Amino acid sequence: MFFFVSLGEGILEYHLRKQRGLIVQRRPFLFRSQKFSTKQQSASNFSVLLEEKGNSIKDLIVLEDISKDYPGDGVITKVLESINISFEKGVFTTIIGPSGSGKSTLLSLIGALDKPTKGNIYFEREIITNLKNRRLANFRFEKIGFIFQQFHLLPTLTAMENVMCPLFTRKVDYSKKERAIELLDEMGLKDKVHALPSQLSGGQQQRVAIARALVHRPEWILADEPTGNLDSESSKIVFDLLKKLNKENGIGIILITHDPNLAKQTDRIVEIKDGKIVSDTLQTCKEDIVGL
Ligand SMILES: Nc1ncnc2c1ncn2[C@@H]1O[C@H](COP(=O)(O)OP(=O)(O)OP(=O)(O)O)[C@@H](O)[C@H]1O
Repeated sequence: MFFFVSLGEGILEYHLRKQRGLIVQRRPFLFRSQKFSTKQQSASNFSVLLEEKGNSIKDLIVLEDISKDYPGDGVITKVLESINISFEKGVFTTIIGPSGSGKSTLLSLIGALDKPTKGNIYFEREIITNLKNRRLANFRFEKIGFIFQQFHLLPTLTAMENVMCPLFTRKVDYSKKERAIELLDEMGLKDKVHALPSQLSGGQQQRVAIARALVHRPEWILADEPTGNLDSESSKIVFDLLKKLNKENGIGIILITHDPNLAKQTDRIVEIKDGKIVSDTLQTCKEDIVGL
């Protein structure tokens, strides 16, 4: 009985999300790493599909044969090697792996904070790898909200001003102040709008950082260990907020965590070791629901 109720809810939720345009792709993860047997294949596969399918693959981030090296003291450190993977909007993905395995490096490439040594990154069909700095900044502003382990709030600004920060130099067609207050309210911080970061707990500061990440209405959130500095209660609040954003607003989330219990609660777990993807597990299969 429980099974059928859950199934019914799942289908209903799927159709609701589809109606709202939150699910756009029938077959997710077309470009997962195991689909490609050679580097050449991966590169040509995506280019061909891009031409064939056009808009229908617009909600993907695709990493095609990505490598990242860091030069230093005459030695080159190979951090990522031949990564082929895609991420779909609306899916909550966690990246796990040992310290130093390349998780943050991968996230910084996805978010165009850094450039790969080799390979292409398609962000919703646009190759971002070669974009110039100004275009990259605009692209990040349009598409991505970042959250980090350190909250990076400006200490002399109030919670509201911190949230408004990304909008200071931008023209938007809504009230920046109202948007910031609305988001702080959503984060359960209505009474902290005028508080300075030093007057907030770690969990509250991270919620301000989440509100700041959302203020420009991004379609993707990239989060690098956002709960790493928090106690278990604050960690749960922050994680639940991210889950809600994913479920209700269809925001694609890619989150790095060392916490297996958090990873287990997400749609997909990608594991990295020594700069390579060693496993890629889909935990909730939306595709199965579609196939019914
Ligand atoms: N700017 C840099 N210059 C040189 N080496 C770097 C640089 N950034 C990262 N590295 C190296 O790349 C490797 C991967 O680092 P990265 O931060 O991506 O790992 P991680 O999996 O996120 O680790 P952690 O879980 O500890 O945060 C490490 O060996 C690190 O020292």
